[in-house]
Amino acid sequence: MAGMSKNDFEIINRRMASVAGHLIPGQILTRNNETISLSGCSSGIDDTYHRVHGEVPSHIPEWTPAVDDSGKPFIDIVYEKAVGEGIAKITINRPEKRNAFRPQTVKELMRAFNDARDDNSIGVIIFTGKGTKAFCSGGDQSLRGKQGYADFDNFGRLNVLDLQVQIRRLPKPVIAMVAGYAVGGGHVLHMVCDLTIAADNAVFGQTGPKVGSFDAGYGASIMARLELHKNFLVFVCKFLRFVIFKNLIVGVSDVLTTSFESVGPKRAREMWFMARFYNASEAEKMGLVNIVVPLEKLEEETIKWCREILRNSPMAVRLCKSAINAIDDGHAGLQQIGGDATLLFYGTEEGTEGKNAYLQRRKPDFSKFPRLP
Ligand SMILES: CC(C)(COP(=O)(O)OP(=O)(O)OC[C@H]1O[C@@H](n2cnc3c(N)ncnc32)[C@H](O)[C@@H]1OP(=O)(O)O)[C@@H](O)C(=O)NCCC(=O)NCCSC(=O)c1cc(O)c2ccccc2c1O
Repeated sequence: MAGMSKNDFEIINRRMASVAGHLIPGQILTRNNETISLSGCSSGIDDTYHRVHGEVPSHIPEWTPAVDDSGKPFIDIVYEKAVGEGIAKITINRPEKRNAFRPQTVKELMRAFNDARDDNSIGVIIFTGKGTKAFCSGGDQSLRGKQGYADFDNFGRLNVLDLQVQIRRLPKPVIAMVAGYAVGGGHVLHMVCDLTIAADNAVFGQTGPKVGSFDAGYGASIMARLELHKNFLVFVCKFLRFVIFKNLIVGVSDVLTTSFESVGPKRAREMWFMARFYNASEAEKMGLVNIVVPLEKLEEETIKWCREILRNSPMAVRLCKSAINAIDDGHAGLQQIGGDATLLFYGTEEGTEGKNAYLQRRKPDFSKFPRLP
């Protein structure tokens, strides 16, 4: 590029490599224009950020059982918190039923998610299923009646819908850690989570139409919208690599073969009309999951992602979650991001002046605050 020194070019190269690494999960372009696998993290990268922050540790934390305010025991789930770290783990514990949920399971999950939300030492929540055969196989069909799922009551419920909304609105990242089947209502649960880390034995799909059910709420809408944005970003990064690094051979072929595969409306219809199952790598290509790792590395990798998120500004992460959900969640989405704006405004001098004036029975003096262009 005209007028640029070798040094300028190296700086741009390094910065672009770093940005590309943030935008393309799991890989990064090095100074030498080589792509290296990050496995979701920072290993081997020599830039200022990584020198300051160091590697993200991947050891499994010490888990301690957690309770909520009710003091009631959990029967269908296991609720744990990592000792000394801001990570909570919520596990559906019905492996003999492939972690199918019943109303009781959902009630307990809602209690645990609520507790993790309220606990300000917790910054990220892992949602998973016991064992390696299933994350969750959806509603317990043996309890399905004419009004929904009934366990201890003589009427049915579809209370998993409330859980979906709760996860979506929870102002902290929720990561689905999926081994084995995530199908039916279990598939919808992983989709409403913010991120999904899948083991290589994971299987995804909707089963509703096979068993006379469907989830026409988030189950349909979120799936149809999944990951179009990510694929666009991947394309932009590859294009920039091609333009800036003049990496003609890899660049041209890469750009031309960028896969725009994503769930999108056509795939969403396929998944719902056909009710087929998809393996982990197919799900990754469709943008249904963030990364696929060997089963034995699943928890390690998930913990690494949690720790990497925990290094970042909680308020920025919170705003990113509400901003990404806002458009799809309509008024509820606007309310969430609007509430975040109020939360931030309360922390300002201008907001505080209004409250103080009211409490001190005087007119507020807003004249000192700028009316910014
Ligand atoms: C998940 C499977 C593909 C696993 O197959 P696999 O061969 O590995 O295991 P088995 O089939 O032998 O299962 C072992 C054991 O678990 C029982 N089990 C598994 N899943 C369920 C289940 N969902 N409900 C009840 N029981 C289950 C199974 O019967 C076996 O028990 P044994 O006693 O015989 O050992 C496969 O199991 C499978 O396809 N499961 C069913 C998946 C399914 O159709 N789920 C329901 C979809 S509908 C739904 O989830 C749903 C729930 C909601 O709350 C909604 C609310 C609002 C709108 C829509 C909703 C909705 O659609």
